[in-house]
Parts: sequence; structure tokens; C-alpha cells
Amino acid sequence: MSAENESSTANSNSEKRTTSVILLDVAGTITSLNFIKETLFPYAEKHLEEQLKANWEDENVKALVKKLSSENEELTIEKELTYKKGYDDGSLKPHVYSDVPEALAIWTKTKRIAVYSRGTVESQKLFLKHTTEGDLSGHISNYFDLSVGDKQDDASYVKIAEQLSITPEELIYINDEIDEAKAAKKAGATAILIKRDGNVEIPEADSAGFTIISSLIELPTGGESGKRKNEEPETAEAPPPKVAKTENEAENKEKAAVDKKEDNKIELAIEAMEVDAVETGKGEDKKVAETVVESAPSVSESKAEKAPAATEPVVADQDVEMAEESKAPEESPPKSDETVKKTAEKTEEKPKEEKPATAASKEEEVVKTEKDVVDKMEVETKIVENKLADEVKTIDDKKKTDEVKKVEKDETKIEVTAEKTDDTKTEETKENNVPIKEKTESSETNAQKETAEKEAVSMETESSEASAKNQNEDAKNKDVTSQVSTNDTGPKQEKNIEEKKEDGKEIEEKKPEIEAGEKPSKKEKLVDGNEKMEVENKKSEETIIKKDAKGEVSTNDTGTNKEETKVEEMDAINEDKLLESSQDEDIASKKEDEIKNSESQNGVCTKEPSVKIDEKKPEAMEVETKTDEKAATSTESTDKTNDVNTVTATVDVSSNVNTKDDEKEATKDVNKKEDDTKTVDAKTETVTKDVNTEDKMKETTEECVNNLEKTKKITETNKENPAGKPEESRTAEVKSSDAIDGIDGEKMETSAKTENVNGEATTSDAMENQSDLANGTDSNSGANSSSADGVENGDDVKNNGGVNNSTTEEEIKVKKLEEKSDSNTVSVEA
Ligand SMILES: CSCCC(=O)C(=O)COP(=O)(O)O
Repeated sequence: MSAENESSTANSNSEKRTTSVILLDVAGTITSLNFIKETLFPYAEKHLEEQLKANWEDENVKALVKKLSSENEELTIEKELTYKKGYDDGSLKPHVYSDVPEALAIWTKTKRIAVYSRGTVESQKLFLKHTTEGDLSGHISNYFDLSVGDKQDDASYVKIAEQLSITPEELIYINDEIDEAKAAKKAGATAILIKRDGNVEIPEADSAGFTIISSLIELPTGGESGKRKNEEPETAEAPPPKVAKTENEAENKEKAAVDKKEDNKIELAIEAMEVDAVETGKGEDKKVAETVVESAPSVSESKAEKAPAATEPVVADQDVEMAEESKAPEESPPKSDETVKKTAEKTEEKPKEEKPATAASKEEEVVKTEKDVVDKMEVETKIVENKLADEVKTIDDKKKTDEVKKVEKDETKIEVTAEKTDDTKTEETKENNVPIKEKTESSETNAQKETAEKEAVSMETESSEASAKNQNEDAKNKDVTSQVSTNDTGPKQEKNIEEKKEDGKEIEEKKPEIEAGEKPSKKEKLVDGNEKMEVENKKSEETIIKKDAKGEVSTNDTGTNKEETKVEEMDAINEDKLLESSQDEDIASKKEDEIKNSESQNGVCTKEPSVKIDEKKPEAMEVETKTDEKAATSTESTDKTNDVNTVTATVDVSSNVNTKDDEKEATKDVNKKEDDTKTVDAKTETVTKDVNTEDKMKETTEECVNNLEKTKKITETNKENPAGKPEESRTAEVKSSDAIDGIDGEKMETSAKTENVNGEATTSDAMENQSDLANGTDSNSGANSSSADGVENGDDVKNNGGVNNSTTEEEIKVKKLEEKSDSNTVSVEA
């Protein structure tokens, strides 16, 4: 039997990975004791006699009988023969518990399974081969019978271990008898008690410290090791196994059922038992290390080996703790792996999912921000447009009011001039009613001009509005570009921006044309005024154009305000000039009145000069009026032309802004208007010069009046003393003539030179230089040599002398004045 056991053991050991071996008892463990007692043994007894009788003549039977007579072994052999016959004919069917084949199938994957029974090895083999659950002999690697020793002897377990090539600690013995368990435990093996129905009850005191199971599937992970039990007090203060078993029986069954399919868990339970056995210290440390190494070919196996079995609840409290401890590393890694995987997936998926999500959200945010920006821009542009429209309206209103005021002022001025012209009551002035009429007509035309100007101004305001809008659009474009630079807007906005930029460029290109169209309307007003304002206006225009050329956002308010201020200044200057001219006229009229009064008082001397002066005065007035009229007509003509040009230009500009061909025509018109304005400016320059000469003439007339008064006094004295002091009268006359000649600077210089040649001191109080001339009584030739006029004057003085000479000289002087005034008029007409 021992040899059989060894051979079977050797055959199976090489195939197992682990060194631990589960050693099974038969009766009461894999089969019921009732089957052994009630079936197997009676079957043998019954069939043994028959077998003996049938085979009595057989040599084998004869040898057995002889042997039984001496050792009782033959009976065992006869039993084997009986069992074999029964198993073979089916009359005997060995019983096994239902959990046996399942447990064997599980254990046999990683463990060796051996059988240790009182029946012979052949009987054991026949038994496992013909069980009610089928042939289970294939899971059994080794069979041991009583040949190795009594089951209650611990040495038997040592031998078995030796035969299995393992240590007793590597042996797990499962049986139903406490004495055998104690022997195995004593040998160092792990002894597990199993309680099945019909087994002999184990006293609780004896079973204390042993693991008790009711099914092989409940095989505990740690098992009961002798050492552990030995470490605990034998009195077993620990709870009795039965109590733990009964309390946890239902749960163990359920869990066992659940864990049946998990083969690795059972294997791990066995490995845990091995570990527990190693912890007892009975095993060799090296072997334990080897088992650990062998049982750790892979991570899963090592984990599975340490994993708790489903039968864990059956285990005692300490084992449960170990199982929980062993669970933790097993369950935690998968969890950790899963968590790692999940986290990795999350980390991988999250960025992938979050990135698109964040990208989409960002895009949505960007779109929202873009929409918000566009909305804000639209709102801002609307606000700016509304503001500009309001400002343009206010500017228009101001301009209209200013223009109305201007029209009123012009009307009053025209009335004043008309009244003045009526006051002259001369024939020439009557003849000059035509220009006065023209003035009135021109006033009418001025009124028409004003209306035209209003229209032009309205057009200007429209153009200014357009320029303001253009500037606003430029500002919008700038704002848009600035916002686009900060914010990455979509392509739609870029297109809009580009379109706006193009529109802004076109508008900027149109600006100079529009602004050029504004020039005539401005120069209309400049014609009435002086050149300074024109220059200033040009400068302002140039500055505006430069600003526009630079791309600066020049608000139209400043330009319009400047224009308004300039126009106002121009109007003020014009008004001042008109006032000055009117004052000059008043002064001249006053002087005339004074002369008349003096004439009426002085009699002879005053008549001719007064007449001539009166003749001259109307002429001078005529000159003035002519110059004024001509200036007015020139200005009016230019105004008319400019008005027409402005109207046409503004109409052209306003109507032709949309078409480029019309814009070119408008530019041509504007250029023409600029040329017209230049010619008008030149004319105005000549007119202003003539006006200055007229002022000088006025001064000379004043001096003439003074001299006449003096001549009057001299004539009176001459009358009183005809023979004496002719020089004084002559000097006075010369003074007057010189004063008249003084109009011409060259004549004054020449006369002064000739007079200084004589170098005689004068006693006259009137004018020192002229008194020098007067003192030169012998210097008449000098005076005559000064000029042709001087010759005439000298002749007159010589021939006439006295009162008559003075009158003739005055007439000559008046003629000179007339000639000069005529030359002025001619120059003005030219
Ligand atoms: C399976 S062989 C027959 C079993 C038998 O004879 C026997 O006595 C079993 O007792 P044990 O508890 O030792 O297996």
C-alpha cells in the first residue's frame, strides 16, 4: 500500500505548481459513514462468503484462507474483491457528497489531492472510480492507507509528507475525527474538521481551536494550524468553532455558492492556508520563500493566492481578519487599476472631451463676445450718428440765424447808402441813380444771393454732414480696427471692416472735392471782406485738409465752428469798414458843410473854391461812389458768378457725389470757381488800394480847406494892405498847392528839394517845410522848375498874384484832383 501511495504521489507531484497537498479522509469526509457501515461493509461480508465459496478452489482463495488463519489480512483482500465485483456489476455504488467532485475539480488545478483511509489503496481507488458522482479518481494524486501508520498517530502524517516530498506544514488534512486531526496537527499539518450529517459529534472541548466545515467548498483560507492553536490557550477561550460555524453557516453557503465559479479564490484560500502554515514556524523559511516565489509567477496568481476564499466566514475571527487583510491588497489593486484606468480614461477622455467642450464653449463665448461687440459698435455708431445729426442741426440753425442777421445788416447798409446818395442831390448823383438802382437791384440780388447762400450753406451743411458722416465712418473704422485687433472677430466682421475701410477711403477721396465745393461759398463772403480772412480761411482749409490727409479724426464741429467764427469775423470787419467809410463820408460831408459855412462867411475867396470844391466834392464822392459801386458791382458780379458757381457747384457736388464722372465735372467747376475767386481777389486788391488813395484825397481836401481859410485871411489882409506881404499869400497858396501835390509823394519830394535849395527860413506858422518854400520869393523859378504843374502854378502866381492868383491855383489843384480821381476811376475800371 505504501508503495502504491508513493507511486501515485510521485506521478502527480510533478504536475502541481504548489507544494501544499490536501489530504482527504474517506468515511465521514467524502462519503457517509452510513454508506460504509450499512452498505459497503455488509456488502463485503455478504459477498465475501459467496466469493469464498465460489472461488474456494481457486489457489488465490486457498492462499487467503491460509493467511486469514494467521493474520486476518485475507479478509481485507476478499473485501477488495467483493467491492470490485460490486463496483463492476453495479451492485455497489460508493456514495460521495455532492460537493466532493466540485471541490476536487477546483483544488486539483493548483493542488495535489491525496486520500488517507483505513481501506486499502485498491479499495480507495475502486471507490473513487465508481462513486455516485462519477469517477473522481482522476483528481487524486496519492492514496494512503494504514500501511503508513495509524491515522491517530502523528508519525503517519510525517511519513505521508515525506512520501509527498513536502513538509507536514504543507499538508492539509481534512477529516471528521478529532483524534486524527490532533495527530495531524501534532505532526505539523493543518487539520480541518468537517461535520457532515451522520458523523460522530466532536466534543466542543476537543474541537476547540480547529476549523470546522460542513462542505469541502468551505475550505478555509487559513485553516487551523497546530501552532496557531498551540499559541492560543488550549482552554479555548476563543468562541467554539461550532458556534462560529452555525452562526455563519447560511452566509457561508450563500457565499460558497457564489464563489463556486471563482476557482482562483479557492486556490487563493489554499495558498492562504499555506502562508498561515508558514507563519506557524513549523515550515522551513526557505521553502516558504520558494512557495511564495513559485506561487507568484504572475501578479494575478499572487493576488489570487492571497485572496480570501468564499468560505471565509467559516474561518475564525483571526482568520477573518487575515482574510480581510489579504482582501485589501487584492481588491485594492483591481480597484486601483480600475481607478487608475478610469482616471486615465478620465484624464484622457476629459481633455479630449473637455477640450472640444472647452473649445466649443470658447467659440460660443467668442461668438457671443463678437456679437456683443458688434451690438455695442452698432449702438455706439447710432449714438454718434445721432449726436452728429444734432450737432449739424444746431450748426445749421446757427448759420441760418447768422445769415438772417447778415441779410438784415446788409439791407440796413444798403438803405444807409441809398439815403446818403439821395442827400448829395447832384446831377451826377442823379445820373448815378443808375448804379444806385443797381445797388438796390444788387440789394435784391443780394437777397437772392442770401437765399442762394442759404441754399449753398445748406448744401455745405449737407456736405459737412457727409464729411462728418465720413469722419464718423472713419472713426468707426478705427474703432472697428482697434476692436478687431483686440478681439479675434469672425470673417464676417473682417469683411464688414474691409468694406467700411473701402467706403472710408472713397469718402476720404471725395472729401477734397466736397471741400473744394465749399470754397466758393466761403469766398463769396471773402469778396465782401478783405484778403486776410481769405488767407486765414485758406489756411484753415489747408489745415483741415492736412488733418484729413493725415487721417486724423477731425470732428466737423471744429471746422464748422472755425468757419462760423471766420465768417463772423469777416462780417465784423466788413461792418467796420462800412462804418469807417460811412464815417469818412460823414466827416467829408461835415467838412463840406464847414467849407460852405466858411464860404458863406468869407465871400469872394470862398466862392470859386467852394464851387470848385463843391464840384470836386461830388466828383470825389462820385469817385467814391463809383469805386464803391464798382467794388460793389465787382464784388456783386463776382458774388453773382460765385453764387451761380456755388449753386451749381453745390448742386453738382450734391447730385454727383455718387457718380465719378459728375465728380470730375464738379472738380472742374470748382477749379473754375477758384480761378474766378483769384481774379476777384486781384480786383479787390486794386479796389482797396484805390480806397486808400481816396482816404489820402480826403486828407488833402481837409488841408485845402485849412489853406483856403488861411488864404481868406491873407486876402483880407491884402485888401487891407495891397502893397505889403504878397509872399504870405503866395506861400499860403503854395502850401495849398503843395498840400495837393503832396498827394503825389514824388512831387512833394521834388518841391521840397527845390525849396530846400533856397534854404530860407520861413515865418509861417502853418507848415514849416512849406513855409520854407513860401519864404523863397525869388524862388518862383525853382518852384516852376519842380514840375509842369509847378510851372503853371508859378506862372499863375507870377501873373496873377494876390487874390486872383490864389483862385486860379486852386482851380488848377482841383483839376489835378479831378484828374487823379479820374485816373483812379480808370484804374478801378481797368
Ligand atoms: C474506501 S475504502 C473502504 C473504506 C473503509 O474501509 C474505511 O474503513 C474507511 O474508514 P476511513 O475513515 O479510514 O476512511
